[in-house]
Amino acid sequence: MTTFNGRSSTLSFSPSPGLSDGTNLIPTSQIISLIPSPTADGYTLLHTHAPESLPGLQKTLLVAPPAALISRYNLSTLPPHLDPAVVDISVVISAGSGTGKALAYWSDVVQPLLAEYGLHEGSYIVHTTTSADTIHEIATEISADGKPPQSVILLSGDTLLFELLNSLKPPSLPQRRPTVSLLPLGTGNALSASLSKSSPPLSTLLLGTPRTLPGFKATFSPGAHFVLPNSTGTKPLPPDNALHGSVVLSWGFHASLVADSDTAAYRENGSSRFQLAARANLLPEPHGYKGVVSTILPGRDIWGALPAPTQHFYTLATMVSNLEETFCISPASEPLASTLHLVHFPVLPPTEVMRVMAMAYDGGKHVTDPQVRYECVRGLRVEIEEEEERWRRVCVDGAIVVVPAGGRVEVEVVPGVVDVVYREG
Ligand SMILES: Nc1ncnc2c1ncn2[C@@H]1O[C@H](COP(=O)(O)OP(=O)(O)OP(=O)(O)O)[C@@H](O)[C@H]1O
Repeated sequence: MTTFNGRSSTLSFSPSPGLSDGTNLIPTSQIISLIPSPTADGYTLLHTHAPESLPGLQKTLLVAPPAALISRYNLSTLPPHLDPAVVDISVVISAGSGTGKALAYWSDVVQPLLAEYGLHEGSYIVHTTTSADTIHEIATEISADGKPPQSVILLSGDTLLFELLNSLKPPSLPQRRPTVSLLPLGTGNALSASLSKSSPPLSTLLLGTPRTLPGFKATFSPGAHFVLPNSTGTKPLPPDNALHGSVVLSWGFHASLVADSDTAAYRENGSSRFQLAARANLLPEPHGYKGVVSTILPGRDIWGALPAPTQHFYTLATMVSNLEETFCISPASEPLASTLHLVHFPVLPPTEVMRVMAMAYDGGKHVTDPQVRYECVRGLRVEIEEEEERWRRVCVDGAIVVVPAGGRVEVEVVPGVVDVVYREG
């Protein structure tokens, strides 16, 4: 007897005789899909286990599962974005993403999952990143003229997607946008955390459909440049000094802690690296970031500078609700909506900063705090008046750009350049 309530967080089942033993509970976050098996009324449930228990793809046979389970998860043939007769499929494994688990996740979970549906190597090309330039080479290849529609499965963090967005040649027609499936293996996984609240990423990969991924364009003053992780060097921006993002642009505390935490030592701590770097950034006292922050509000055409203060601490514009699974920076941001939200607060005592941050980890309650400015904006401009380079760092989707002294960055929402596979709740 199997019971399933789509709204509950677990599938509970007592397997039919001879199929398995004991009573099991499978959280819906671990369910991927159902494949009808050749026997009457029989289905194979594909699912995962919590990483700390059994690794890899799991299969459980079910007899006569409830209709609600079948209608939500049944999949007998692959969707067009995974059909090699319709699209060229590339798998990109960001070898060093997060805590370095992407390769094992591919071979233990994703590869066997695709094989269950008859998709084997040869039907797709696997690229494992070997340098910071790998994604640029892949992007150049898949956006070359005359190619069939392209489908890319990314096992990575947000930064690799950002690099893909900025390396693709603009498509001649909107319908030629590549389709991207996100399997989050990075540190924050903001985009995936914001899009997969109702459907876990593996289930979305199989059962979702492509939708336009909204984006923003950030235009920097000439002379702005990337700084590479671990302070290993710099890299120029594209000739037009513009970058495409889909997640976040920030200046101040958030950008500093993302930049400071991008070292091998911090990365060993997984997503805690942000909190550890946050604490370090509050000592000996929070820095008041000097500059002018201006916005254009929806329906308006003129820029307006934020009223006092002139020393800012947290200045962040985002298109997503969550920067991590539990860090809800913009509760009003809907999945795939073309909206930009500003989160801003002035320099505060360290205990106040920690209190505001804790509210963000508590479902996004910080936006109700009187010290926090939270609003939907059409555009954001930051003119930075800092001498020292470390206070001029801007975070764009995890990448760090240094703005020249006296320089600025301006952000606006633009049409998306890729589709992303998404599944409604
Ligand atoms: N073998 C490699 N050598 C050097 N750099 C690499 C290599 N593989 C990937 N990279 C680079 O490392 C970064 C990895 O980004 P990715 O988004 O996948 O993970 P992450 O940075 O851990 O995630 P997050 O963006 O959530 O922090 C990218 O800039 C990518 O180009």
